[in-house]
Amino acid sequence: MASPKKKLQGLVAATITPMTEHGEINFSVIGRYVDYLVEEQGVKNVFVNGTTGEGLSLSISERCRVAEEWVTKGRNKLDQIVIHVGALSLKESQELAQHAAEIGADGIAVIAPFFLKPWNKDVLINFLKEVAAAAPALPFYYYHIPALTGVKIRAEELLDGIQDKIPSFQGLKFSDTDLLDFGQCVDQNRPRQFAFLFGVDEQLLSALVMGATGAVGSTYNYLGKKTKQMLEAFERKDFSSALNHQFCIQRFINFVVKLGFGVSQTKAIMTLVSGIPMGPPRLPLQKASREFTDNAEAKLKSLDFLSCTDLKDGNMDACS
Ligand SMILES: CC(=O)N[C@@H]([C@@H](O)[C@H](O)[C@H](O)CO)[C@@H](O)CC(=O)C(=O)O
Repeated sequence: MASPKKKLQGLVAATITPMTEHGEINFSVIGRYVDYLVEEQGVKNVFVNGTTGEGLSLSISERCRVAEEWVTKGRNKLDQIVIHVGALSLKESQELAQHAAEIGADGIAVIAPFFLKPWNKDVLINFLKEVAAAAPALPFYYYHIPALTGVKIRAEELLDGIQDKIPSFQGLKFSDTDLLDFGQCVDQNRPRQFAFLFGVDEQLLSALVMGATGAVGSTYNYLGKKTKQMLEAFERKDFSSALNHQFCIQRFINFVVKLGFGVSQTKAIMTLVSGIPMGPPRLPLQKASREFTDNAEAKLKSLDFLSCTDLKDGNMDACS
């Protein structure tokens, strides 16, 4: 059975894949990105090549190179680097899993294949099992994101007996708003010490109450410090402060969701806040508009998430 250095917990940034204006991956800024997460946001775990990282829009060799860069630049700085290796082709997924093991990643995660879909739990488990077997020493996480994969098999159902089939199974990344399903995953697996990583940032506090052991999300790239305050308040049972923090985070997310929020907008916000050029997304996504970035900036400032002194040279690239 895979034994992680330690359980994956706390905040995990779903990393962005920086790109040049010409749509090539901008590997040169990943070192700076690692330092920013650790030093400015206090986030020491990353989830690479997932939704936010446009993993499914990258070629296999690009995904390998991005994973390598994170592992190299994150060495002795980050606690855990989990690589998302899900793909439509089992062979490609296995190749990515093997590669993650070879480069010394700390874990792998896999979404359900979403074109020719598994139609029940057993079929999905069979697919995941074959991927996990390609890197048996690496902790394995199932990435549940039904709104994007269209695979609606309940996580609770999937987890039932999963370790008998996948001995390296270590946890669940749950990117869905069904707190009944999430709560039952926790409740029915209490003795098993799985990591329960919640993936809907605006609802994290509710998931903490349900037993989430950590969270993977896009906003922890730039709201990591703020979200940590909520985690700390929750930890010391100061629920009123925790709720205030969650409401404050919700005010921002609610605002950007109404403007239209996704990976493109995450890239623009992160460029603005960190000063690291994240570039445009890859097609079929479209670059966030200047109007979006201006509005997001004003909202960040009004919520005290960003002061003028935080704006570093080059941040305005996000607005061009
Ligand atoms: C659909 C989506 O992108 N969800 C985000 C959230 O962090 C999301 O951006 C946030 O909750 C705001 O809605 C993450 O769950 C995605 C994620 O972890 C990933 O990039 O793999």
